[in-house]
Amino acid sequence: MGVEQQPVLRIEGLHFHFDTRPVFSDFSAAIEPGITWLRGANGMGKTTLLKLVAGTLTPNRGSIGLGGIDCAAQPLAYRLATFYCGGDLPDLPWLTVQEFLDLHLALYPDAEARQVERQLDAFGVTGTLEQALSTLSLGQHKKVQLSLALALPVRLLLLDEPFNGLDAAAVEYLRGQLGERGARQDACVLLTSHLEPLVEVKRMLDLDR
Ligand SMILES: Nc1ncnc2c1ncn2[C@@H]1O[C@H](COP(=O)(O)OP(=O)(O)OP(=O)(O)O)[C@@H](O)[C@H]1O
Repeated sequence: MGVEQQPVLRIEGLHFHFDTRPVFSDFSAAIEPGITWLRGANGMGKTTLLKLVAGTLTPNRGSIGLGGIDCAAQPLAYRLATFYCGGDLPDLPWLTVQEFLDLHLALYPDAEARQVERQLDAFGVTGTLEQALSTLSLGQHKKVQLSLALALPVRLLLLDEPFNGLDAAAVEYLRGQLGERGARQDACVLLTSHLEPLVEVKRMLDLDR
């Protein structure tokens, strides 16, 4: 299958369990460009689904593909097209913010450093570049991750509670950025939020149903 101009995230027959705890059993969904709100009660599997779609967890069965690129069969191409922005500290918390950003810029060869700088500036966290990641506040950490998320040339953004922990100015800025991205036909955004998201969404994927 060729690469789709308007990428659709296709999840088919997904099964996933942690040890003995089943989380997904024959779950399927098709997610089109624009913003999709992934909702569900605590523990229903929202973060797990984002990590499966990001390729950081592996399904026990089923397939995940984005715009004709299969996550399991073409892992490098798939990962270049996606970015997961969660709440966890990365595995290397002693890295400085600059080192963390450089690492990602190396992983995404089409990314432009000046786009990341522009986002860091807009979020007001340029001053943290020499700090270790482990020393950032919750909100600063979120802003650094969002700066990357918004700057990378990916077709699928996976955002876990993107507005949590942000100050009012950052919430406004993020609303504007996501609003623009949500209008694009070449990009999908899947975001979780317990409350109604502060940005217009095209559709909802409800894990409670
Ligand atoms: N590493 C893990 N090992 C075992 N079970 C896990 C692990 N991570 C999550 N779970 C379990 O998997 C289920 C789904 O968790 P997940 O974090 O995806 O839910 P969620 O919908 O994002 O919840 P919340 O709204 O509370 O953030 C829960 O029952 C949780 O206890």
